[in-house]
Amino acid sequence: MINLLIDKIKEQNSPIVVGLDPKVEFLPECVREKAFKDFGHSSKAIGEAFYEFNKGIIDHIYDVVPSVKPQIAMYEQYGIEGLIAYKKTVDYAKSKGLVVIGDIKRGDIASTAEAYAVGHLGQVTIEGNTERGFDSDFITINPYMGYDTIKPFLDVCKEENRGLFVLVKTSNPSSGDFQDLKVGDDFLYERVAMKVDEWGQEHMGQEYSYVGAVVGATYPEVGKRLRELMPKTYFLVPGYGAQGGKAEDMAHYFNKDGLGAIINSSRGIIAAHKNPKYEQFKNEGFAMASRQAVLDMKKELEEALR
Ligand SMILES: O=C(O)c1cc(=O)[nH]c(=O)n1[C@@H]1O[C@H](COP(=O)(O)O)[C@@H](O)[C@H]1O
Repeated sequence: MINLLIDKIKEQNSPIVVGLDPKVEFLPECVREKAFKDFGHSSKAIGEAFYEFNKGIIDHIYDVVPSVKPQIAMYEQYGIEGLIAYKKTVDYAKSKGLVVIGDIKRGDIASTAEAYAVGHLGQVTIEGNTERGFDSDFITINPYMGYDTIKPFLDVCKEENRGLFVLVKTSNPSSGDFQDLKVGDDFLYERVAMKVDEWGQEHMGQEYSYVGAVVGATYPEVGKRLRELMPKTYFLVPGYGAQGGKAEDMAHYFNKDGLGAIINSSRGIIAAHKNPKYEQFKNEGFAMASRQAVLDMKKELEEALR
């Protein structure tokens, strides 16, 4: 999957992930009102609306980005109807050839981690019959509990040819509370980076490992340091746009080969139709607004990485 992701990034010249993090306030009136009319003011209506919204966006971006990242919490808050929308979104994105990064941020003792891994990257066997739960290509995981909790994910990734993005330095304002603590002469995020690099050597693709790292766009100097420490690790870089990450800082996250990072934007793309800049695409044109926002982001990155 890391090879496929890289091939698609090269083919489209687009190191961009669109975050599918729907919220009711991001829904255009046409989608929201239709769902309420058909299903009442219910979680079923929200699930249907989220799926219709995502489907419209996917249809308008699948040829200009390699990947999408649905954030499971946005769906989970609506219970089973939300999770149905999550699953349908993952399946639809894959049917359009997109690489799906399931943003689930899991981590637990090994026996439980194995179940998460099987549910999101692998398959269950029921009396000889196999089924996939959520068919993502990559997932995000939290390494706080150590190697024995990572190993079940690595095992399923090897069997299934899938990958991980492990939190190393996150984009949020308090990420330094723990991640920037000193451990001997190193920062904790540096120690985690060295481990992620080591785990990745267990599962290498052609140029990069299947074990990627989450490195926030909001700390570019840290991005630069981590790039040196983990040359074979792909970076998932969230925090662009809405959280303050800027195009001119993104060069730090890439290797000399022009690869090594994929930049995520969620609200900046999916809620573009609410942005006065894309006013001509409002309401029914919501998905065109997302496409235009992707094309603008692509141009900004091209200029900054030149
Ligand atoms: O793992 C992530 O994707 C993630 C890690 C991180 O450090 N910061 C971060 O914002 N994210 C996710 O990236 C997305 C950012 O959304 P926007 O700020 O709307 O672009 C959300 O889905 C977050 O959950």
